[in-house]
Amino acid sequence: EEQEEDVLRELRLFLRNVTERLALDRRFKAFTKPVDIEEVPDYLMVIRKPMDLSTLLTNIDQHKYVTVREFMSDTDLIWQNALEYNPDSDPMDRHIRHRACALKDTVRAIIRDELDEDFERVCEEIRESR
Ligand SMILES: O=C(C1CCC1)N1C[C@@H]2C[C@H]3C[C@@H](O)[C@@H](O)[C@]2(C1)O3
Repeated sequence: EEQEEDVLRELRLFLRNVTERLALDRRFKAFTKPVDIEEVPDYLMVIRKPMDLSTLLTNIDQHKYVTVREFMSDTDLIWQNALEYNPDSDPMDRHIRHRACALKDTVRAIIRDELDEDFERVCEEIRESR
């Protein structure tokens, strides 16, 4: 009903704010756009579910997320994919993995500090009711 749409509108505002803050962080520049398949032809053979910050924003606007948990499944893909595709000891890979871990920690810290658990519980109830 209308109150549910108000809750989901507030969820989208929160998720957009988090995503935009991540996209402004210079450490996360490599995560802002999809990996360029012309530049990395084997990427989709290794990584089955690509994800990036611009795609998160598109998903939010398409009402893909009804809970923060669903949003975090996609933010987890971003850093998990980076760790998986860039496992080597060379400096570039290590640089990417350090930033992937920073992205993981930053998202968790924002959610811990800024998401009210009662709000997420209401979102989960809406998801289960649909
Ligand atoms: O995994 C990634 C992104 C970094 C976090 C997501 N890429 C795979 C390629 C390997 C490495 C060096 C460049 O070839 C560049 O194309 C990529 C992009 O970085």
